[in-house]
Amino acid sequence: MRSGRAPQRVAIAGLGAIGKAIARELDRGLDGLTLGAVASGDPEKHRAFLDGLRTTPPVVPLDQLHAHADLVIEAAPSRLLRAIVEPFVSRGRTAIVLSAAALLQNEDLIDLANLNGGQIIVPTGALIGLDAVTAAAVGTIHSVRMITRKPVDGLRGAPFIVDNGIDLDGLREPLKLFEGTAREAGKGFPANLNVAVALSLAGIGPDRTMVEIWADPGVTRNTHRIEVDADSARFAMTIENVPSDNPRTGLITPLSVIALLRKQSAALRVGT
Ligand SMILES: NC(=O)C1=CN([C@@H]2O[C@H](COP(=O)(O)OP(=O)(O)OC[C@H]3O[C@@H](n4cnc5c(N)ncnc54)[C@H](O)[C@@H]3O)[C@@H](O)[C@H]2O)C=CC1
Ligand SMILES: O=C([O-])CC(=O)C(=O)O
Repeated sequence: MRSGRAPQRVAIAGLGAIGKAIARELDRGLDGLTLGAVASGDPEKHRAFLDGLRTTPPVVPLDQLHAHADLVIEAAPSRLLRAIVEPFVSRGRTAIVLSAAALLQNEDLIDLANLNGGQIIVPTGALIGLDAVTAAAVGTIHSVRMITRKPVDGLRGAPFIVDNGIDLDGLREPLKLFEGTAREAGKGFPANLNVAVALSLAGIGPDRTMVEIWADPGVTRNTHRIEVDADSARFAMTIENVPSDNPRTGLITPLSVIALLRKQSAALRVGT
């Protein structure tokens, strides 16, 4: 650990594809950080995983995490966002939020963090280029567009698909499911399009960031392309995410959080 710094205690809410990978890394040892506690929807299901860690963390209900940690990582179903984030930011602490789409229904949490000296961090997660987007947003961004292509398994169960009775079985050609704003994409695909909302929060907001979503039987990876036109630069970038155990979630997502945690105490920070 860097000299003179007390270790930060980290809590993880949700032990799914993202939470487990981060818990493993914290247990192996991340400079200046300890795993203070975890919360799980089904602690018994995760008993073997938790017992396999070098140091088994306390498993506590969501509303007790704040007693064990300075910082919480929200990696749970999006409906739990408020219950996880509020106890931390209201105490002037930090919440790292993966369910970014749910922030749009809970924007007052940002005001609460502001009022109490807390912070909500939305990591780059499964996306790419948020460093360049935040830099461009210091100047003037004219437009931001994102095109997402996912295998059918990465989209199943999304409210937009269920509500519109869209049948994805037997799809042979790419099908454009949705075209609209990031705000609408977040509502229609809350567990599949957090990246669109993260992009919008980095740039020109959820009502001006435009999104296309395709179900594509020709791809095996969750693929996101962003196109940005600004007064400082024009850029386009594509990321092809290998799905994790959860087909909706790219393997890179927890790595993005681990990289962010490493930056917290690093003597050298690279990137915006
Ligand atoms: N920002 C980004 O780039 C990305 C965000 N996500 C989002 O991150 C969140 C987590 O994703 P995954 O780990 O893939 O989901 P997952 O479904 O694999 O894991 C969620 C976990 O939360 C647990 N859980 C349920 N109720 C709980 C409760 N009351 N207390 C504590 N835990 C509870 C479940 O048991 C499950 O293990 C989701 O909202 C997902 O949409 C996913 C991928 C990328
Ligand atoms: O946006 C999300 O929540 C997840 C995603 O697309 C990916 O993992 O590629």
